[in-house]
Amino acid sequence: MTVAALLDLGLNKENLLNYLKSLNLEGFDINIYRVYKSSISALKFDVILSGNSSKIIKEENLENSKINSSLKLKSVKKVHKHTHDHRNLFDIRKIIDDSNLTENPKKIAKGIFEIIAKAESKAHGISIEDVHFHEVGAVDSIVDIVATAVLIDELGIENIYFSPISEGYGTVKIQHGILPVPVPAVANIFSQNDLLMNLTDEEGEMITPTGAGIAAFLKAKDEMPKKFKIKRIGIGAGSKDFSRANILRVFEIEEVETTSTEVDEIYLLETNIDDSTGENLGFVFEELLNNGAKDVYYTPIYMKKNRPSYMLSVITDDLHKTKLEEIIYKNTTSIGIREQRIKRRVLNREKITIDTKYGKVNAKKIFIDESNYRIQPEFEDIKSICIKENLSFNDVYYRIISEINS
Ligand SMILES: O=C([S-])c1cc(C(=O)S)c[n+]([C@@H]2O[C@H](COP(=O)(O)O)[C@@H](O)[C@H]2O)c1
Ligand code: NI
Repeated sequence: MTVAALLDLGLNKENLLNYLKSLNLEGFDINIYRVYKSSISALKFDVILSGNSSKIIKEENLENSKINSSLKLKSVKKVHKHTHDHRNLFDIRKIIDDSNLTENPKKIAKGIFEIIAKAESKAHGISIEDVHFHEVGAVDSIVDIVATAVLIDELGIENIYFSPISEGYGTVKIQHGILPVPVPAVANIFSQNDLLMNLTDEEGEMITPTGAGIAAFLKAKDEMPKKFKIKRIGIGAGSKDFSRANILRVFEIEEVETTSTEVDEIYLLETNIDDSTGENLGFVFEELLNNGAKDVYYTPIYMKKNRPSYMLSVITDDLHKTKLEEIIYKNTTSIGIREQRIKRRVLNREKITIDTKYGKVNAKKIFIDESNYRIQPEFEDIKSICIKENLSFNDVYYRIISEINS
């Protein structure tokens, strides 16, 4: 579904197929065609396990797609029963390393397999090295994962966001028996990688370990930008039919970093700490910022029993609140956190790039009102220039500001 959705964005199919051929895997055909899922036109990407030749790339037209898709699926199931390759992580890494893929897609593909291996290792109670992939080790999963890696690399995007991933309920029959949905490997991937699941009222497996592994590796952030332009849309079709459209949508978006004049709702978490060390407090500060806090700060306070102490304040959104509270409890001596839902109003801003004596510098254009704005160069860019040019912060900062104003 991921490969189909990415291809449907308009990415280069020929390029992808050439890379897949370079995997030197025998015995698969690829079929790319359009289908309808709940009346929505979507692209389908099938890896058909066949004899010993790896080629034949067909595209069906939209009119024939319904019939074709069901025929194809039957053939996938039938051949799958007889193809049960067992490979371990080492074998898979070698297949990827020996291919013509460039470094980044190799890294992505190996990273996805590692996530799946970790989850399987927990499910079966064995070490990662001992995990012998079954379904996921078969040719189709290698192709799905490598194709995803190639297309993501081609897309060259900055961040990937996932909305909570839908899952059904019930059981699924695999070679080893009947497993509950979500299957153990999927549940482990979600728990080990902080993925968000959306349990639906549909019966059946909606997300496989391969799909979950892809999402876990690619996910950079949980929180979607509030405002964005949708540049391209790709729709990938799944094999099953549910009452809701079994599709995966990919939006290529361009973030418009303007905050509305509407009031934004956030949380202020506070706790007074009189018995943690400076090391504890420094550590938790970084942890909170690295795990989604919008801001973290300390206020020196004077507490009961004449104790000089600190109040820890954390600004967060709803999505990260529970995780941040866990971090505070885990890393400090706090035994209680106050919570306030607060409103904030922020100035409109836009991300821009400015040409300066030192090259391109990222900046924010901050609108004070409809006709007035100021430009604020990004600190990290100024810092890099200072280090590179061996200059002081003030030298670089004021030079850039005077260039902006001239
Ligand atoms: O064969 C094994 S060991 C196996 C384990 C698990 C666990 O969750 S553990 C799940 N599955 C099922 O295999 C199919 C194919 O998954 P892909 O990720 O290869 O597409 C799927 O139904 C899994 O639930 C197999
Ligand atoms: Ni098996």
